[in-house]
Amino acid sequence: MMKDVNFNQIEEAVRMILEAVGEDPNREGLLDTPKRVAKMYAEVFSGLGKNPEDELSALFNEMHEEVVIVKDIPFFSMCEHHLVPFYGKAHVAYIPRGGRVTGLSKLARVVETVARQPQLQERITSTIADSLVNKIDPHGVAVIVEAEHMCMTMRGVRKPGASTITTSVRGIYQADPQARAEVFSLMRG
Ligand SMILES: Nc1nc2c(ncn2[C@@H]2O[C@H](COP(=O)(O)OP(=O)(O)OP(=O)(O)O)[C@@H](O)[C@H]2O)c(=O)[nH]1
Ligand SMILES: [Zn+2]
Repeated sequence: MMKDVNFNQIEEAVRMILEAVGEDPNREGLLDTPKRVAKMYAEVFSGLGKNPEDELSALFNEMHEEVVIVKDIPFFSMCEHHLVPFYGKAHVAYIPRGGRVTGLSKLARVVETVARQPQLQERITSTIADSLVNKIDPHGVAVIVEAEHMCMTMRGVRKPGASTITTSVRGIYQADPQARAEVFSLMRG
């Protein structure tokens, strides 16, 4: 179930912010801005109220019990501390169990749903891994997320180019260091 976004409330809030920073929300260039911002938030937070596990709908009965990796999945999210973007790439790997193979695009859809809400990079990473575990119970899951946080580039500590890497591993990749090293090298290669 998707949550309803209250467009009027966002518009009102944006007008208040513009006023508060000393702008005139009634000047011509800003007249439609609250509306545009409301639309923008509805889009970038469209993952709110959705269960990412529901994205893993397409299941194919295919006996492939070896790793499947979709890498370089681009994503955009909003850091929940500053509400500015962080963005980068997610790499998702899993070893299907019992013939439960999911559609490749569904892995990217999980990333999308998880990213489109106020987030932390760590939580994006672990939620992707847990969604796969809960829905298709694979032998193992490994997720790597690499991102640049605009709250560290355009403001604050101001370190453009600094990138943050987070990982989550489940199942065999948690238990077996060699399997983990192997999948990480495939994912990052
Ligand atoms: N762990 C984690 N931290 C994040 C993420 N996104 C932003 N942050 C950090 O959240 C922290 C918030 O720190 P605060 O001291 O409360 O806020 P602040 O005064 O704006 O901090 P500065 O960014 O250092 O100016 C900062 O260190 C950010 O870099 C994230 O995805 N994961
Ligand atoms: Zn931040």
